[in-house]
Amino acid sequence: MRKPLIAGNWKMNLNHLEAIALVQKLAFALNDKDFDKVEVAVLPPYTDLRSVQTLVDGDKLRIVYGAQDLSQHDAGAYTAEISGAMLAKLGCTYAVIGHSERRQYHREDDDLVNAKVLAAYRHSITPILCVGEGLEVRQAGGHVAHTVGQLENALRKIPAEQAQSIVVAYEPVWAIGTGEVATPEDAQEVCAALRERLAELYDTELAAKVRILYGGSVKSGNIAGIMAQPDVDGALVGGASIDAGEYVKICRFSDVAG
Ligand SMILES: O=C(CO)COP(=O)(O)O
Repeated sequence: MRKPLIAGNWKMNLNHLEAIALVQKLAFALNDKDFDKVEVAVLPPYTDLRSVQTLVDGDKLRIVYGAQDLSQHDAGAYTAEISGAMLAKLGCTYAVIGHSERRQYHREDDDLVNAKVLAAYRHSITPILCVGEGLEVRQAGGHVAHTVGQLENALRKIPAEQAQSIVVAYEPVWAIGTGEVATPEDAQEVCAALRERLAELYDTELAAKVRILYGGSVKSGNIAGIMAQPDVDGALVGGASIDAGEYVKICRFSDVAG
């Protein structure tokens, strides 16, 4: 059985003091019953990671955390880059790789995304690999081919022992930060196709293990429908993840405060 994962991509929001306050609020509201049902992750900016680590370790919280990116290099003269080794040392479980904002604003292509997936595995960090089509591709009906192609390219030279732990996030670019959420059926169509391609690239057993998330304008009001889809195993949440009350409801797959 795949344990659902709700991961909060804070993007470039919250300094380290605000990060501590938010994680404390989440820890206060969520209980063991919640954590038994769902894995809850936060993905703060790099500058917050040490503070989040200290809090999580000190209070033995069940919240896990990771970074929003990493370098494809392990060390050296790469000014301002952050290596997988550094993230591993800070206790990061995850690193987001290939987010559409990185692809769009920093010209990250499939080759770089693949190199970053390889780098993450070198340091035992689990990639949250983002894939998804833009509006024009969707309108032309090419969304499945485009997204599955991104997956295939990102997994080049990744053996099954590693690929089995990957998290894939389907994030249609037109649904990110727009309030334009994909319908649960849209999400299911692409997530099912991604799983099918994983079965072709590896085998059905591996494909059945991999968690595939949906991301794009996820809120407490639409999470239940998304989670009801058989091939959707959680959500990568942007804007709503920096609002503690809203994020807690999303972690419970419900817009009802519990
Ligand atoms: O990009 C996203 C998560 O990585 C989604 O962002 P929003 O939830 O703000 O649409």
